[in-house]
Amino acid sequence: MAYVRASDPSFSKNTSEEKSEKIVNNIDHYQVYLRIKGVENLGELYEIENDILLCRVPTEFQRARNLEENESITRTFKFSKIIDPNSNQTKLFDEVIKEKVLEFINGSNCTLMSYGASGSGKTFTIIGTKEEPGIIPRSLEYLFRTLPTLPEVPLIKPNASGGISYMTEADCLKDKIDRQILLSKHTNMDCALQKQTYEAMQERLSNELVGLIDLILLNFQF
Ligand SMILES: Nc1ncnc2c1ncn2[C@@H]1O[C@H](COP(=O)(O)OP(=O)(O)OP(=O)(O)O)[C@@H](O)[C@H]1O
Repeated sequence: MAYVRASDPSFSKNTSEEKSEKIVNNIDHYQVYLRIKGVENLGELYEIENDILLCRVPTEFQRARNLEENESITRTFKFSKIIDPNSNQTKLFDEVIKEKVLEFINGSNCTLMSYGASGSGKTFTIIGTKEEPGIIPRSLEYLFRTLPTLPEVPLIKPNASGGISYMTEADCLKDKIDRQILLSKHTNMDCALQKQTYEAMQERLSNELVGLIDLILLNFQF
């Protein structure tokens, strides 16, 4: 899972010190997180140490590479953060995503992408299930529960050329009416299953602390 702002766990035999330095230098650009799909035991092949994943190449592959019988190869991959394999969706959101949504509310652009082998858990992490909603439904809940609590609605909006346009109060009102028309059309569309799924996610999230309460907990200043 990559969040644009930090570092690249490039395939390398470098020492952890060298990698750490690289991370610090790139910290403002992108961040790369590792989520390992719910495993009880990483086994003998993997070990996690301070957000570094150590992968030991199995002996059979060492032979295939003409290495000595006992010569071991360990690859190190440094991540901005390795998420505890036992973390659930709530913990992942609270520890990694929530602050990005806050940054977004404060005007930073954010892009999140997930990357991994088929079946590794990209859809589960990003969208989730009714019972365990993922990043998108949680972020939307967070946004829509937080925005109404902000004292001022910004009089700006993105325009087609990638910049921002300043709006008058009348423009804002027109925008609001346009949005309501659009949303009412959407409700009439034949998307019962998606609607049902999203409502179930919302229901599930209604018991969780998001929005204003979190802002207070984080001592956020308006
Ligand atoms: N962290 C996790 N905990 C529990 N179950 C998980 C986790 N991650 C994924 N799964 C389960 O593993 C299965 C595969 O996950 P998912 O569909 O998200 O993979 P994917 O990376 O999106 O695959 P593809 O690229 O093939 O679409 C699903 O049944 C999902 O519920």
